[in-house]
Amino acid sequence: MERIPVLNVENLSVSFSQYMGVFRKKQIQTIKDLNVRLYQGEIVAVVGASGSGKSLLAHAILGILPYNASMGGRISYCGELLTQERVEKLRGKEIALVPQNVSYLDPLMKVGPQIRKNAKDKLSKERTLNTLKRYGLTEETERLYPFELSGGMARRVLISTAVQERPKLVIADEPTPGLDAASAKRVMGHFREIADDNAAVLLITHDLELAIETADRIVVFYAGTTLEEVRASDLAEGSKLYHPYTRALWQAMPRNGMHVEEAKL
Ligand SMILES: Nc1ncnc2c1ncn2[C@@H]1O[C@H](COP(=O)(O)OP(=O)(O)OP(=O)(O)O)[C@@H](O)[C@H]1O
Ligand code: NI
Repeated sequence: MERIPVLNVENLSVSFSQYMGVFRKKQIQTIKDLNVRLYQGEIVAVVGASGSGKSLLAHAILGILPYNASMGGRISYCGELLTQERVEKLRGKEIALVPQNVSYLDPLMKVGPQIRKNAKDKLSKERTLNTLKRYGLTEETERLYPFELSGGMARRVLISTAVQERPKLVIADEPTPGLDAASAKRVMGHFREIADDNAAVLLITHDLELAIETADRIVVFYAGTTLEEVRASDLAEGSKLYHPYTRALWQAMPRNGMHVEEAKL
């Protein structure tokens, strides 16, 4: 029996219409022929340069593309087409985003209510405290406003908010900027736990080293399209890399001597 992927993105394309002058409208294609598949219990990293369309992929899955974007291809969730209507029902529950930017937190809302999406029942409150504890945050964190949090705490609050409802699919868009190596590692450990809890995690990052350490599979993304998919263990050795861009990314990693010149393809 074939396993059904939690998420299956097939031939995704995203383009924007932009006005050139007053009357001429131009279509700019930013993502083309993108394929990603995720199964329960695994972490798949999408690695690519800035501007390659990683966040757009996340937003396409979550049904939050900007109004001037149009999308082609097919996204399915647990074997069924993920329509706009369906994703709106699942978003924030079965499908959760850990956003790229800490500014996604509501600055005027205390952490506790934010994590439980303003639910006031006892169970939700209890769950919030458990989640905080799980991520090494004290009970007092509940009563803090976002501006009172350090960078690392804010990141953990974003993750807490995402996992409160025990999602089956977590999309993490660059969850580690601003964190030191030890904190970044801890955050990655949290994603592994989430995956072990039978969720699928899509980890978006430009940090190949972090991806190798954390993910099961790595999808290399360049100029809006999938270049190659590799097992993290193969990438760690650097042996089975076919595409020159992937090889360049790999060579640019600190442990491989940072041959930056070659990475600037
Ligand atoms: N609303 C928009 N209108 C036109 N172009 C857009 C819009 N939003 C994004 N783009 C373009 O889409 C491309 C991909 O953007 P995206 O944010 O997905 O990149 P990214 O890979 O997440 O980069 P980063 O690593 O910097 O976060 C960019 O070149 C950007 O200019
Ligand atoms: Ni991005």
